[in-house]
Amino acid sequence: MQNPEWIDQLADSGLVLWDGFLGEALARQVRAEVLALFEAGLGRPARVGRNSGEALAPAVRNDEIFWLDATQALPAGIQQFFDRIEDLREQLNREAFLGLRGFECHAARYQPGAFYKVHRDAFAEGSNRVVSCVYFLNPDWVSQDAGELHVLTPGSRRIEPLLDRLVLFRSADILHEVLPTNADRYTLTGWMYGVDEGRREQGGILADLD
Ligand SMILES: O=C(O)CCC(=O)C(=O)O
Ligand SMILES: [Fe+2]
Repeated sequence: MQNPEWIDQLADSGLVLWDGFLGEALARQVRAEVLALFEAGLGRPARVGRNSGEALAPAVRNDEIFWLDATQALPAGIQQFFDRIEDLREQLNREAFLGLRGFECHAARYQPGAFYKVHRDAFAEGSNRVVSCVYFLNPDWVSQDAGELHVLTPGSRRIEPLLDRLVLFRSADILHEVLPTNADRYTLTGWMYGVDEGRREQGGILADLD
């Protein structure tokens, strides 16, 4: 069977830009649900690092996040987002043998002045994040609002955080940053993860491309 186009793109360039991922009506519903989480005061300053190495680092990132627990009841629109991502994860496992075991996801709010400095979401060795998924929720974005997702590798590219746009990229390969925003900027950001031992042992297209 032919790989769907997006899987080929992820393999070839490391990044897929997918506009109209859920359709406008559902995207607006997801946005309203995410705004409600932050309006309810559930956002917490984002941290960097994992486990015992985790710390606040406002010079690196100063957004607020709320982790979404897929084992609990989620708002209906956000649940549909999770269901669609789950479809993609199953397709990747079927077509590209990535052995992706799950998906972790948080909502994020970048208020004016917020940013996230240049980073990778994973390191090739010892990391379990394989595919990063960023879903943008900003219907009225204009260029003065800034806050683009700036991808530095393989080529420099600024991605506007427009409503219903999904960006998928290989977590260990793509160097990126969130440029300072001038307006409230909302996203769902998540990671498909594999085994803790590191993806090089897993085989599949990502390992083949190194
Ligand atoms: O919001 C974005 O555009 C990307 C966020 C990001 O890079 C991250 O949370 O790791
Ligand atoms: Fe990132």
